[in-house]
Amino acid sequence: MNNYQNISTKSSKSAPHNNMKDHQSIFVIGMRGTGKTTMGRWLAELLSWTFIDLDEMIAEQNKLKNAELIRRFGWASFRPLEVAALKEVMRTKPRSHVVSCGGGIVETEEARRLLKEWHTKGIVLLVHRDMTQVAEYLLADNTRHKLPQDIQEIYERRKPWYDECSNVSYLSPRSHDGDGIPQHFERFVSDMKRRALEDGDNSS
Ligand SMILES: Nc1ncnc2c1ncn2[C@@H]1O[C@H](COP(=O)(O)OP(=O)(O)OP(=O)(O)O)[C@@H](O)[C@H]1O
Ligand SMILES: O=C(O)C1=C[C@@H](O)[C@@H](O)[C@H](O)C1
Repeated sequence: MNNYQNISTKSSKSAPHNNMKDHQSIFVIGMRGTGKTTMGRWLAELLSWTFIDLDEMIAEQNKLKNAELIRRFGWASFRPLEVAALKEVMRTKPRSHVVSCGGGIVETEEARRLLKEWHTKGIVLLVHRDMTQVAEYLLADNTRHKLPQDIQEIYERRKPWYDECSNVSYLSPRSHDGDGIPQHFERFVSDMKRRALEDGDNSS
């Protein structure tokens, strides 16, 4: 799916909102820097669910920052840790959690399979933002380790995976003013909740 709308449910896939009323956890995916953590926290707050950051979970489990993990042991060692963390969260926290995944989660076939399988239960939300802005943000950020390729090239390669692994997408507007949750995002979440109730009513 190439054209993102502000609020988009991917019509070709099974009704993703079906189980939202059963509080099935929501997985948030998207490129590094698109706003997964920001939107994930907002979503958790609006739903009164618990937010989890998969990158932070991996760092805590391994008692090393991910940048250091990757520097010492390489990307090939990091990717299986991501899949293991994803599996663990799907098993142990299947309800009432919003889980922000690392940008590279879709790099691994097993993770893609798990995310696609989740569509039968609930929502995998793709957060999308203008890539020029994202690239500017990432270039200016010296706190995180660099990705091994040009950001645009990585995005082009991952784009089909992000699409196939998600069943709902959110295009984050250019900027958000103020400290609170923007109205645009609140509307998006209300719409998801409304559809969940409608889908639930229709399927019962
Ligand atoms: N729509 C937006 N407009 C402008 N800035 C934004 C927008 N969404 C997020 N940001 C900013 O972009 C930066 C990255 O956001 P965030 O950390 O939520 O992204 P992320 O996808 O979780 O990144 P990572 O994958 O590295 O953890 C933050 O400084 C955030 O405030
Ligand atoms: O885009 C990526 O490949 C990554 C994104 C981060 O969230 C981390 O998970 C790690 O740095 C890999």
